Amino acid sequence: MTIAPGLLPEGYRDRLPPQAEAASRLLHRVIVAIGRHGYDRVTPPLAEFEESLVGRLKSARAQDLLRFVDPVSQRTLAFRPDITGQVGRIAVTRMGHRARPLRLAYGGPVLKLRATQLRPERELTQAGAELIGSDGLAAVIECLSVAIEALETAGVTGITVDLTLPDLVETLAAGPMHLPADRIDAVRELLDAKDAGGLAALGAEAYLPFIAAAGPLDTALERLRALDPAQALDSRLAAIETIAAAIGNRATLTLDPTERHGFEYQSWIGFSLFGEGLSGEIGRGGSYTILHPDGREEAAVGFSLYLDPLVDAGLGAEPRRRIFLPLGSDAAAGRVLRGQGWTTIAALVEGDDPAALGCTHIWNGTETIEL
Ligand SMILES: N[C@@H](Cc1c[nH]c[nH+]1)C(=O)O
Repeated sequence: MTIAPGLLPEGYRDRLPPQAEAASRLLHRVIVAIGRHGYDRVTPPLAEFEESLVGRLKSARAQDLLRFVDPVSQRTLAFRPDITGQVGRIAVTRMGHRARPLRLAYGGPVLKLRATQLRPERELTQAGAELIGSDGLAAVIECLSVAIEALETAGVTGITVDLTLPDLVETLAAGPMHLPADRIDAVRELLDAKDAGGLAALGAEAYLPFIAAAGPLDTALERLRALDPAQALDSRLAAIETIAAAIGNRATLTLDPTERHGFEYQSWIGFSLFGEGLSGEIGRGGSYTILHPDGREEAAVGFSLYLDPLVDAGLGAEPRRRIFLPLGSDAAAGRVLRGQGWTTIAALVEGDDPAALGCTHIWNGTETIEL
């Protein structure tokens, strides 16, 4: 079967002007904003050995990767679905000797094996920060603040942070709400799907009230505190209050204690980021553990921003100042204009039409004339 001209595989797309430029502008702005907090940039490759992509973070899974056999090394390589794992690899190998906490920033495309209903794209632009060496409260607050600041720099307003407790079930199952080890995964999935019937069928209805506790932060905390077994979560809830106080009114905070979707490796705390008028999640992060080659574990916290919804919403676009240089215009005048921030469009033949070429101005040899 022949492929129609211009057709791309499902989940892939071209960015055209002016969005392609807006996308690179936003990526740059966000990484600069992150870098101002001391996060130094690293650029891992787009693909690497499959086993190193899955080996560094707990619970990253090979079947979620877009894989291929490399004819050169004869090994299975995979495209990165997420840059965090690669940064973890760098942090415990080539930068393993660096002082902790180690602050690293990154940005670039990632490829997902499968699209989701919410995100039909399989290629996404991710930009983020990882703080390696601590997953304590101060580190979490720093990461959240940097994420919010980076989003603000990109023009996002009305930011919402949805906090979650990714290891809630493990914590409760090991304490006041005992569950046999082989049921933990099933209960987690049912909670994630907010499937009350399924939980009851598994004899785990005691977990049900945790679903209902989700909501605006104050209400959610109040509801959680009213649940008896939640005493096992006391220190977590106190930590969440400290985070809320630190973020203040820079973002709206909500808490969904049982939400796990997309938090494959995060440990005690996770968060999703949303922005007014933007579709779906625009970022995600939390605490996690990196495995060293010698089996040692190291705590970390970080976040990744997903910039495509921002570009789709028109952020990062700048008004064009394009000036037409008629045939015979002085080359030096063009250089001066570009130095002043103009985009110049030089005529190639007599009769080139400035308006059709998207010009807003024309150079008459001495000054700029608005079209
Ligand atoms: N990379 C994760 C978010 C994250 C960064 N650091 C820790 N968690 C994601 O995109 O879901």
